[in-house]
Amino acid sequence: MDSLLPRERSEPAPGAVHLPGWLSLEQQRELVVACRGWAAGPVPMRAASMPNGSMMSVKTVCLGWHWQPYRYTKTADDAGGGQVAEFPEWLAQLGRDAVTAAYGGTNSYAPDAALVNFYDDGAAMGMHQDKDERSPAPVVSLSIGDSCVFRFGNTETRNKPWTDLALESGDLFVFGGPSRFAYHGVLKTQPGTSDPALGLKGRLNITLRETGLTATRD
Ligand SMILES: O=C(O)CCC(=O)C(=O)O
Ligand SMILES: [Fe+2]
Repeated sequence: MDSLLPRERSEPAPGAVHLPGWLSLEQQRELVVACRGWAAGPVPMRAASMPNGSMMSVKTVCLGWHWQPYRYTKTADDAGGGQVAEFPEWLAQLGRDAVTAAYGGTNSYAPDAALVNFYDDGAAMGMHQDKDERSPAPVVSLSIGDSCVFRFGNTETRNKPWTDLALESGDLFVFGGPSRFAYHGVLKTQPGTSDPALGLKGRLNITLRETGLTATRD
């Protein structure tokens, strides 16, 4: 949604940077098309099952490494067993550009896994840490489509202190350094706020990560 006042860059915690409207509309449209392709296979987009048997309300497809609560594998053992799609170099470059936009300077960020999350009306994600990676490299988060209320907390507990912020279409959020393992979650999306020009109903979020894992030979 277009705000009356420009939304400003903010740093809700040390190492956590929100850059509103970082992606152009054209980049967002291209990412929607790419996500449609990834959602179609070779591994289907699916709601992951939690260890307690409940299903996430968010649907996910992965690139580079397949994630399921709480591990990474090269094959989608809980989603048909197929080989996870390749992580494209252009997406790694977008990740490096994002890290530069957040922290300045140059970087050698080399993300090798992406989680493509789709939120339909009513989907949400509870407070959690992204901690299945064996690398301290930042997480890059790109949001497209419906706005959401994103909660960014602290590294100690899933409770306060936290900051609630709106992630809107095109927004970049990077969390690294002292905030890399901070709890965070999506309280709710705001259905119907997606720009019709995107051709997307709902919300997409793409997180890029360095797993720090090495693939074993088949
Ligand atoms: O959808 C978001 O903004 C956050 C997604 C997330 O935290 C995750 O995939 O681990
Ligand atoms: Fe996360």
